[in-house]
Amino acid sequence: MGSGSLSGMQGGFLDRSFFLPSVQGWAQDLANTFRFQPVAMRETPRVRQLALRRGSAVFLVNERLAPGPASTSSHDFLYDVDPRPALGTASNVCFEVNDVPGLCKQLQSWGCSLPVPPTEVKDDGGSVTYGVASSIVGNISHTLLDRSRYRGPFLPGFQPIQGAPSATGDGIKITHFDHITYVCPRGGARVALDWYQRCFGFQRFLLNPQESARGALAHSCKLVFAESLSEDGANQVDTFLEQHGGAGIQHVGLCTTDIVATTRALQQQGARFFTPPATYYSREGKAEEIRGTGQDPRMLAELGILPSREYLMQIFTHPIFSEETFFLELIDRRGAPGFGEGNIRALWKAVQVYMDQQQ
Ligand SMILES: O=C(O)C(=O)Cc1ccc(O)cc1
Repeated sequence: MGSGSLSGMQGGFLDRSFFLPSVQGWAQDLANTFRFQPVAMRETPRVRQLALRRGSAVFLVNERLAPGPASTSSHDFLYDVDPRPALGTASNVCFEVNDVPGLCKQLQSWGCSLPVPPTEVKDDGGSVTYGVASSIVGNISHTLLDRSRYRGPFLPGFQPIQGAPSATGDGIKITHFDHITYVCPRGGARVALDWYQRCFGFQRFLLNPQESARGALAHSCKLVFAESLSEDGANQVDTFLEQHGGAGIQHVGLCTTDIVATTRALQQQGARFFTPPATYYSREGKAEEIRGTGQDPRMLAELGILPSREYLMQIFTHPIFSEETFFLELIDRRGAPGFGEGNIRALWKAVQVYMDQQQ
């Protein structure tokens, strides 16, 4: 079985995040399968950008409609750089900040590359300022955005989408982004952690729940850095590096207030999840442990939800692009601040079983 190493951080100013994968069809999946609501769109002869929202979680999906010359195409996508991927990737995380020019200047003085310098965009609703900085991890970039002077529904340059179906009453309870997990090359997580601490003021938190500052993590999106430690067996981390062609964003944890109802509803829409072998739930003491957290072991086993001793529950979707790269997670914290160490081991086992079946 594979094993992994994780480190985490918490951002003080990080308020909302979005990602910009560039694969056609994914917007439909997000809307139809995961029930994110299309809220705003921007279309030019060459690109389409679609914003989809559920709770406070917003994804921005970039699609290239026509090939453009490389020299001018980098400005086609508003609020982002074009990673020009040959594959499915989620490559940008947006941080809302107060002082875009100040932060950009600071980042540059530390040697960070800034593909888009501070830029103002306006429409009838007001104006926003943004810049884009390259991360030191893989193909990741960060849009730094100040929308405090903007009153419109999304961002300047985007048209609101009217008459989107209501997201209430469908059983899906997703509130916000809980965390974003990066895959780093072996030995690279420590360097990445230091970089985010220095450049963006993220604070380290420990994954062991006994040691973490309880309550301090509430509602701020965390970054998790994963690297593989073992050579043996298929695991999501090594597979990601191989199929993504290097480090990048591996998954995003969507916070849910009811993981059982949400998993069931998403399964009915066709979402596919990794489920651990049935023996995981029938192991000695496991059922008792689950009951001790107030859950029904049979229900969790039926859906494939991973419970942890810390009350936390998680479930991971299959990768959503054709490559085994980016995927989503549902996480129901019930007040638990950390991550389920045992869950990750169970997940790696489930992935290995799945990959063995694929061969
Ligand atoms: O538990 C989580 O949500 C994590 O973010 C940890 C993690 C890291 C790498 C994986 O392949 C799966 C899970």
